[in-house]
Amino acid sequence: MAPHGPRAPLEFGGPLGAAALMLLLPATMFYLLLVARSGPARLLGPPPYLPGLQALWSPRALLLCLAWLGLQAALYLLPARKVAEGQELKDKSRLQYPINGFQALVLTALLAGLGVLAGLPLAALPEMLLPLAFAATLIAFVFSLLLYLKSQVAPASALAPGGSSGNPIYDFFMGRELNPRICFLDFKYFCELRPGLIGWVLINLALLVQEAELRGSPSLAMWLVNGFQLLYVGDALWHEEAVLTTMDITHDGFGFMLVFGDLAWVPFTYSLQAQFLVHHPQALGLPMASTICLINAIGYYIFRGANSQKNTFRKNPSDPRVADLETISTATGRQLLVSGWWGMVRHPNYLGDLIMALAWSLPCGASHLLPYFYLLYFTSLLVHREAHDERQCLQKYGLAWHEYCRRVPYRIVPYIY
Ligand SMILES: NC(=O)C1=CN([C@@H]2O[C@H](COP(=O)(O)OP(=O)(O)OC[C@H]3O[C@@H](n4cnc5c(N)ncnc54)[C@H](OP(=O)(O)O)[C@@H]3O)[C@@H](O)[C@H]2O)C=CC1
Ligand SMILES: CC(C)CCC[C@@H](C)[C@H]1CC=C2C3=C(CC[C@@]21C)[C@@]1(C)CC[C@H](O)C(C)(C)[C@@H]1CC3
Repeated sequence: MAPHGPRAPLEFGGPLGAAALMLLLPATMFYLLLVARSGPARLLGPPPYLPGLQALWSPRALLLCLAWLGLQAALYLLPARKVAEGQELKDKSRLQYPINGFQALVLTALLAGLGVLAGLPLAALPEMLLPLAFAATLIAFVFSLLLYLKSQVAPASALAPGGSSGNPIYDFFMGRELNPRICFLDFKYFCELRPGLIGWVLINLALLVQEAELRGSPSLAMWLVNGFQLLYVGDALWHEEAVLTTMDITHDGFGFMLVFGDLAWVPFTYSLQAQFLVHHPQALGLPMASTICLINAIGYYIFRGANSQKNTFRKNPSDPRVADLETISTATGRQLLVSGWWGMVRHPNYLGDLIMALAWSLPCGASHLLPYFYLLYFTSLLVHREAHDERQCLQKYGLAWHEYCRRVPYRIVPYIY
């Protein structure tokens, strides 16, 4: 079992590290937004210029962000095709979650289409990225503060294992409450999948339209980036129920790190390749485009195969699709897969995700490092996540986890790592 309360080891260097990250993460996001639109687009140089407050603060952008959150919350509250139960909580209860994320994506696309037909200038959105990102950051700070205050009246059984150190800065950053919600609106589940992910593909689409207006038609590179990332977001929402078993939902508190990650970092930095392409057009031949599509397809095949295999197995180990796989028994009664995808490396889903990340950058060419930022950041995120998960699995499964590591020695990349 994971350690609780004050005994939980502090991550990210404790309160000082958390305070530094609270400044560094938004600063990095603004830096990337500025660099992407600058001529040289140098990832490792000084920022091209420092925007004044008038370039960042816009009441219209704030209203737009709030309206976006309101729209996504309304779509979340619409009748769902299914209501799923989450993992068992400390008090033995299970929370309920609507499964209507894909429906929200489709309805948002319809609304956006209607808006464009009615004269909504979608291509103007990219010009507002800086003030929108600023507004999303402000919302993230205020929302995290409200969540922190709410957690002060939450029962001890509702707290996450890692966010109750007693230090307010650290706890504000990590999040104290595991599943903060008001009635049926579960804030963490909602934020992780809806406003940020759907916002990301909407920003991508707006960049595609802007490129078409600038150059007559969208480039092949822009189509690929849009297509790949839409597939990724569509897949996440189609398999929405699977997010209920990820460690963000089952283990982590909902504090500034995740709030900012979900609401600001994902839409504004994950769309960096499309932003780059508007300002730095790339000629992409068909052979190269086909190779990149193949790389994305391989990554997706591994990512989806591994995630679905584990989810199917965790739901019902005797399901015919997984019943023949080899397993190790653990003292908890749960089993670990040691063949199939999970016999290749210990995190095959991360491997697939990383291969896709490479395919998202390749359409941007090899002249700049900036479009590869996502791949670099994502590699470090997954290495950190993998180490975190290994510690948890070792605590949970003890000797059986050692046996799994002996049988499957590589973590993410076969024969390399
Ligand atoms: N695009 C992005 O920014 C991000 C994407 N991701 C993606 O999200 C997805 C989910 O990732 P994440 O939640 O980190 O981790 P995983 O989905 O890999 O879940 C890890 C858990 O799986 C179970 N498990 C591990 N090994 C086995 C095994 N051999 N057999 C059966 N169960 C096993 C354990 O939980 P238990 O035994 O309790 O079931 C373990 O804690 C990944 O595809 C990842 O790439 C993640 C972070 C960011
Ligand atoms: C701001 C920090 C640097 C880091 C914040 C991390 C978050 C951005 C990510 C933590 C886990 C995530 C997941 C997804 C998106 C990014 C965050 C929120 C995910 C929803 C992407 C789509 C996938 O299919 C998924 C498996 C559903 C992902 C779940 C984890």
